Amino acid sequence: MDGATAKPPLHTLRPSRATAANRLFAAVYTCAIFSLLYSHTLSLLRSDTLLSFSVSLLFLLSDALLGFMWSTAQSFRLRPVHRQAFPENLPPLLDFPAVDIFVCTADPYKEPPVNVVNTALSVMAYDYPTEKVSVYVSDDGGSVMTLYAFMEAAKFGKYWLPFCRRKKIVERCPDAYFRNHHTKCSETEEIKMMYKSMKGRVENVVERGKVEDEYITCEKEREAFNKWTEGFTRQDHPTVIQVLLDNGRDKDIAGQFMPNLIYVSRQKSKTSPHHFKAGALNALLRVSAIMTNAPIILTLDCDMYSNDPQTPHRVLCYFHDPEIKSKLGYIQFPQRYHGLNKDDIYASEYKRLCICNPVGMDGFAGPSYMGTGCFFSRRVFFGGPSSFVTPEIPELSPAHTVDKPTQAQSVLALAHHVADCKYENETNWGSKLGFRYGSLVEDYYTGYRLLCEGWKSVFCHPERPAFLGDVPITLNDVLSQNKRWSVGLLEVAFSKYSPVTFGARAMGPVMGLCYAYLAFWPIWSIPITIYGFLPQIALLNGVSIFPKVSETWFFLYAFLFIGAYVQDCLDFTFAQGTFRRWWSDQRMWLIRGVTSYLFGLIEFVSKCPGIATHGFNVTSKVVDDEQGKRYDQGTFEFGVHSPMFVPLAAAAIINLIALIRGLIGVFRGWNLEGLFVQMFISGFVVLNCWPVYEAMVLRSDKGRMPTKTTMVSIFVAWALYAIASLILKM
Ligand SMILES: O=c1ccn([C@@H]2O[C@H](COP(=O)(O)OP(=O)(O)O[C@H]3O[C@H](CO)[C@@H](O)[C@H](O)[C@H]3O)[C@@H](O)[C@H]2O)c(=O)[nH]1
Ligand SMILES: [Mn+2]
Repeated sequence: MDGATAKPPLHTLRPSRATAANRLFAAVYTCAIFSLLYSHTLSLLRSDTLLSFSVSLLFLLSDALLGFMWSTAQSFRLRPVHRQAFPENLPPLLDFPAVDIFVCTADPYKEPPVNVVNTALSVMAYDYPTEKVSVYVSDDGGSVMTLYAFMEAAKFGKYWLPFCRRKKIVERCPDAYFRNHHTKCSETEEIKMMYKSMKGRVENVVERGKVEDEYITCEKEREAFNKWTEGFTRQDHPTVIQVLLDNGRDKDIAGQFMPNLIYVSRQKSKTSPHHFKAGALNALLRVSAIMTNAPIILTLDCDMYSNDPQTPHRVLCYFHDPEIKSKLGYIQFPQRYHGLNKDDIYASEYKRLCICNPVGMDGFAGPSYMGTGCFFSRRVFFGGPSSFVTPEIPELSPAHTVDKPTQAQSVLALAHHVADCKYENETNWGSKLGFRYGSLVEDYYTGYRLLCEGWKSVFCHPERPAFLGDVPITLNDVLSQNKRWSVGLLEVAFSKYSPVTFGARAMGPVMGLCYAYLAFWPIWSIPITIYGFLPQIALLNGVSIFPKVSETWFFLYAFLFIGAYVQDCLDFTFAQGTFRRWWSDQRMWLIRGVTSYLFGLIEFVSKCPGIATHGFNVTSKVVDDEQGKRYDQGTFEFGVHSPMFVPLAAAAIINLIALIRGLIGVFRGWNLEGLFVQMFISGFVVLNCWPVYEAMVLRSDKGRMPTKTTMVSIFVAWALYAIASLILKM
């Protein structure tokens, strides 16, 4: 290539240096796994009692599942790549494509409207031609409070946007900006006051549960609020579409046009399924098609605000590249979070899911869609790159140009029509068009189906996080969220689109395995639960079930354990994690194993025939002051009784007692050699369960383990022990 005429690159791709080492280790480790399975099979065949047969069978099952999950995880290590984008190399006279931004919210009490507004403002203030930006808010909560909040945001935005532009502010989410910057500049003070007073009004309205007369400033607003008539409920109401800012009409205080800001609450009726977030996004896809039909779409959760106004430029580095553009379906940014405590006790960072795995998939077809922080080409929602699926009406087609103003009568009428709850009946929406239905993790499932259709995706992971979101701060919220994901993932794993069959055929075996890693995520619960109880109960009875320290098989166990843990730790720390955060991460993996994965699996299996559908329990983003304080200090928050805490607490109790019993036994002459592995496992679990013991006995704050949960757990632990002892004595 001629250096002088070569254009500077828009983006580069560098294979990770760890690739060769990863592959070598994978080969060795595979042999080790097969040897272990071989040894289990041998002891299964040689077992002479029912007891030893059952134990061998359980170990064979656990280790086979662990081996399977391990093999799926290797797919991410075969060809990890790191990308870099160079927005500064974009052509100076670029014709910027329009962008439609979707912000989803579903519950004004769990997702405070003032936070949703902050997210919207942060993207309205992108460094991007404002006439090309449209922000659509989907309100599945159908709440007048949210609409009110956005009316206020529209007014405040007229000050905020020019302020950000003039001061070249990078943090364009007002709340984050005022939280992190303290200046004495009078202009900043003034706008801060304005923000505070808006926030106060919105919070007042939420507290009172309705918009009082004093807050309504004009006839147009009153008209909008009048749509909330007597029978208007969250589950049953007509469509509300309100254009709050019109980029052809409304200007900010500096005289520049504002971006579009459009509030949409799709029609709901108790008799029509609404498909949760996927349904909301499809309604927005259609409404936006009628009103603006931008070729690029950004989807955001209501808590994921923009942390970098240059993000759309980064995205254009890929969408603008003629070499990849025809097949490029979406560009995913990692989910990053603000407000994590130092050691990230709940491992909410999900470093593996959000960063390591996408980097691994990017070397093949590309990362999965993570629900938020993702820029799509609108075209992906209408069939594969070379097989267009025509929507029912021509106005919805991605090629259609909108030639009427957003507020034209005919445009509004059609927009209302496509937001109708019966609109999707007998159409391809949710199956071949738009976001896909059928799983509670609509993001994972939709991305998966798109890649199966032949689209490619890109993982864009800049140094400065492009978006920042909230994390749940109580253990119960964390585990409930995780349980929802577990159910949703299993819905994909055991469907006709399972990644191990359909996925592997459509995208090749490696991508199939990548997707299988997540789809089968909850089955970690089986080996974790078995290893969390079986060796300990045997230990309590003085029965040895692992090889002696002097036997060769012992070294195999040692290698498998240390190998997996060291590799995991290295992966984590190489991805800019600290050792203590890694410790939290592996601890949460164990905790999830006996709680959310297990309950998700049970819930999925027990409802399998598919009559009752599983609900989408929205994660709370409200922070109680005391809980927030405890979270910041790194204390686990139990607080409420939850059935999920029971197996966790029971495991903690059994492991502690088993360890103590083992130690006493060894002093009294038990054979340490034969019991060492069991004692080691108990000791390891005890170390991990420290916060559980604290919560049960040492703490007195409101976040401690409720006495009821402790009692139930003691009973369960005792019952398990009693049953096992009976069996052993038979
Ligand atoms: O009926 C619904 C339910 C939820 N949401 C919105 O979906 C988003 C995600 O909900 P949240 O409760 O925050 O779920 P999380 O588990 O935190 O979200 C992760 O997992 C979801 C799938 O389970 C993905 O949709 C999200 O993008 C991903 O961040 C929020 O903006 C909600 O307002 C709706 O619009 N309608
Ligand atoms: Mn969330």
